Amino acid sequence: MSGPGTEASRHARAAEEMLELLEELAAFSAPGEGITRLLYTPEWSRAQSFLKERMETLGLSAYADGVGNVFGRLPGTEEDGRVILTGSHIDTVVSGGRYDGAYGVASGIAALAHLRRTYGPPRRTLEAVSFAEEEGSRFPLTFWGSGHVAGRYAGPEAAAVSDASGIALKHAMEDCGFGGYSPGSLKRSDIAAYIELHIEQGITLERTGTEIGIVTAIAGQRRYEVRLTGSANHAGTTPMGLRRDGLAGAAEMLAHLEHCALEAGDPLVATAGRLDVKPNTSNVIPGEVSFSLDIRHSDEAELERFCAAVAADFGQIAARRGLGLELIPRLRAQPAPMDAPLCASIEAVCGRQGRPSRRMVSGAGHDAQLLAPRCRAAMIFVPSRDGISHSPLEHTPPEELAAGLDVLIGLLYELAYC
Ligand SMILES: NC(=O)NC(NC(N)=O)C(=O)[O-]
Ligand SMILES: [Zn+2]
Ligand SMILES: [Zn+2]
Repeated sequence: MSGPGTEASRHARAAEEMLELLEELAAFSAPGEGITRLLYTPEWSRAQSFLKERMETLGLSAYADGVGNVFGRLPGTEEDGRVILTGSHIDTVVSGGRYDGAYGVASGIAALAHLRRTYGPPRRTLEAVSFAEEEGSRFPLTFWGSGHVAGRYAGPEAAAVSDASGIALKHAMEDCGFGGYSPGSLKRSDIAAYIELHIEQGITLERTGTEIGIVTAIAGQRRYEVRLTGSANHAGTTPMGLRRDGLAGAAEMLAHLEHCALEAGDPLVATAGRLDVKPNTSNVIPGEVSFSLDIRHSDEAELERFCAAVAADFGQIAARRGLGLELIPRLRAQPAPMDAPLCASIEAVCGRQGRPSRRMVSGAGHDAQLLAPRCRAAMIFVPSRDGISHSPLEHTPPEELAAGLDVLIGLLYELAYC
């Protein structure tokens, strides 16, 4: 028998390439703890250029699209215009780790290089991708890369949002040499399948001693910015009964949110991760407060019901306190089931390679979620040590990273060569 499923040891060179790419990518970071590679920053730009060059060196034909997604193409011999795409995102959260996103990008490139070297051109076209942005860490939009490919964004959104220092997304993008595209033109209808390899970012695989997670669905997400307007006034001269205190209002809302989320129970999760207080000084009643909301559930109807109830309750709290309230939607990502036949194929590859696997739901959002309504999509997870991610402590041992790459190679071989 031949083929990658039975010859995992053949992938040693690919694993080395993947680990080397991860090491090299880690150098593209803003100063500070861990890895910080935010969209359209110099370190982001250099990382994408580096990947593009490396793709070329490894025999892929590389190109970038209008928002800076970078692709490496391995054309198929039976060119039918359809593409099997694999990869993940290049951006990180602030002070993130080395693996979230970067692992899927490095593995996609190493897998295609390996397949080309070992088997020559595939029957069906393969592409590796490094998506521009997924995390929503610099601008209040998420999935900026895959969102364009999936037709979720068309372009004009870039003029409407700015980063914390007031730089418009549109200008940041243009400064990096991107953005000159007509609205909607980056949407791709040629993608037949999208496979994303990623760290689990949870503790399930480690706890159960499982090498490979097969994602059956990705939870839905809603993100909002909540803005409260009260009145700033003197902390010593304003009686308690006459105050319109934005921060006291926010505190009541957040305590209520936590109570409701606990009552709703798993898998509902609700988080307010960012709080801005103005003027943020000890002897002034806070007149303007804003905070972020991130609410998730794997069932769309439950998610919708919870968000509507929270919005109504926030309205009542604001009205009682005489506060102005704005609830600005920032993200609406539906729960995304992964392709069942692809899940079965991944399971079969794991079986052939003798790797324990289990099916699981992802609470974290992924580019695959955006692609899933457009094409067959699947995700392969490897363990995250102590379940930690979005942290400099993010870690997966090399042999576990290599195991995920083996499975990816096995699946791509089946999809593109058989
Ligand atoms: N895999 C992730 O860390 N994704 C994160 N980012 C998005 N956009 O979902 C998240 O918050 O879950
Ligand atoms: Zn992440
Ligand atoms: Zn990620």
